[in-house]
Amino acid sequence: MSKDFAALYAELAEKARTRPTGSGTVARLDAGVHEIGKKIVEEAAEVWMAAEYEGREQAAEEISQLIYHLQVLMLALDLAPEDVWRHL
Ligand SMILES: N=c1c2ncn([C@@H]3O[C@H](COP(=O)(O)OP(=O)(O)OP(=O)(O)O)[C@@H](O)[C@H]3O)c2ncn1[C@@H]1O[C@H](COP(=O)(O)O)[C@@H](O)[C@H]1O
Repeated sequence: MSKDFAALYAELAEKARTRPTGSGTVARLDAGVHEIGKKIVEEAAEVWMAAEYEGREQAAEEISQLIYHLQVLMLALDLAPEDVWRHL
C-alpha cells in the first residue's frame, strides 16, 4: 500500500524527533533551510523537465520527490500540514 501526504509527513516528523542514524531526512534538516531550499528548486526543475520531455510516469516520480523535499522544509520551519491547508 503506497503512502499519502499525511503518512509521509508523520514518518518524517518521527524521524526528526528521534533522529535515527542514517536518516537522510535528519541530514537534510541539519543542513538547514538554505540547502533544503536549493533542493526544492532543483526538484522543481526536474518536475518541469520530466513533464515536458520524459512522460507521465517520470513526472509522477519527480513530483513525489518534490513533495518529499517540501515536507522537509515544512518540518524545518515547524509547519504542520494544517498550516499549509488553511491557505488553499
Ligand atoms: N520519499 C522520500 C524521498 N524522495 C526523495 N528523497 C531524497 O531525494 C533524493 C532525490 O534527489 P535526486 O534525484 O536529485 O538525487 P541525488 O542527486 O542523489 O540527491 P542528493 O541526495 O544528492 O540530494 C533521493 O536520493 C533522496 O535522498 C527522499 N528521501 C526519503 N524519502 C522517504 O522518506 C522516508 C524517510 O527517509 P530517511 O530519512 O532517509 O530514513 C522514507 O520513507 C523514504 O522513502
